[in-house]
Amino acid sequence: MVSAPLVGVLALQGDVREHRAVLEQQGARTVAVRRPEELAGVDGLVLPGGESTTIAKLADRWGLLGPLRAAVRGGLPAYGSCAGMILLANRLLDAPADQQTIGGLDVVVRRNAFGRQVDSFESEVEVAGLPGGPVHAVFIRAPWVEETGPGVQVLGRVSGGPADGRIVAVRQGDVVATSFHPELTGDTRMHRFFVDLLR
Ligand SMILES: NC(=O)CC[C@H](N)C(=O)O
Repeated sequence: MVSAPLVGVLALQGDVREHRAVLEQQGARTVAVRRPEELAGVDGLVLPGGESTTIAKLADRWGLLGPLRAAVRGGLPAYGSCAGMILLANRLLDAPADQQTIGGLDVVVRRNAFGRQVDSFESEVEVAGLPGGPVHAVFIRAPWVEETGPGVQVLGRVSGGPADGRIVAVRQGDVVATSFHPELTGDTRMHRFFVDLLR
């Protein structure tokens, strides 16, 4: 039982500060992860929203991709929002052929899936396991989950509009991902859910 779990937040690019602030509000301690050594001793890992191609390239250049893969495959709980979801996917669509991922989630994720007209939008998404009504979800050039493997639980789907029914929140064991950015809305339930997994 860890009352104040230590969460490593991958800090190469993206909305690192926002994730750290919400995690700390939930009673977690956080550490910015830019080097493999900084993964030592973390109880969980958060992969922020940002630009997944940039984050993956920087992670590769800094020698972090291998250690991140090993950590997630080895059972380190992880939560990814938006670009973070892309980084956790085992397979990508609409990505550069050489785009690498950390993997760990048995899903096919389509990048920038919602298309130009709805580049960014907001919607209410019911997320399984989060009490208190739907999450106000902010999508920014967001991916969606196109296919899920047998071990993957769908936690939430878009309801209504052109993307009706699209999967935007998933979980496989202790690996969780959302297409949207709860770190930007003041709704702390997604982070609470993740921090509770680590306790
Ligand atoms: N808000 C985001 O994280 C956008 C993700 C971005 N479109 C990507 O492919 O990485």
